[in-house]
Amino acid sequence: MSAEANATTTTTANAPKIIKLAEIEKHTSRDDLWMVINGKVYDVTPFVDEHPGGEEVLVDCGGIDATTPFEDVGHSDDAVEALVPLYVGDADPEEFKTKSSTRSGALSGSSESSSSSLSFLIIAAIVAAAAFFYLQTKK
Ligand code: HEM
Repeated sequence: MSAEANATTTTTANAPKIIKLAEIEKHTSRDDLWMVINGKVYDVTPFVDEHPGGEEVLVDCGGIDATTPFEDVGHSDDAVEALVPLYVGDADPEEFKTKSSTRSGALSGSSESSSSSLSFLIIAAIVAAAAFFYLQTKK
């Protein structure tokens, strides 16, 4: 038994394993299926046959961030608990920025103001077009 091997094992056991998007994207078949929910990576393969919502919806979410479809269904606490044994590691936070992160909150502030000025421009264009057509038909 080498001390080096021991040290490696201890480090891996304590820190959550960070999994890159490139790795997650490799597992998209019903026999090897991973997905990301709330920033965590799950190996859903053993659950495919058990899923009350059927296997197709799960396979459709293979290799991607399935947080939104998972939450949109309104899954019960039982469903959330079923995730626990399927956990394999954390999605790389640089690649998967979850909705709950404070960083995306800060970003949404700036995107909100740019989208409201875009709405203003669209409305102004519609009003201008309406005025133009009104004046044309009056002639
Ligand atoms: C590994 C992740 C998932 C687990 C552990 C899981 C678990 C469950 C469980 C336990 C139920 C029964 C109802 C409940 O307790 O809420 C359920 C129902 C359902 N799930 Fe999932 N689910 C997962 C992912 C998904 C995804 C990604 C979708 C995509 C849309 C989905 C769609 C559905 C649907 C549509 C139902 C309702 C089935 C019905 O009532 O007819 N599930 N799921």
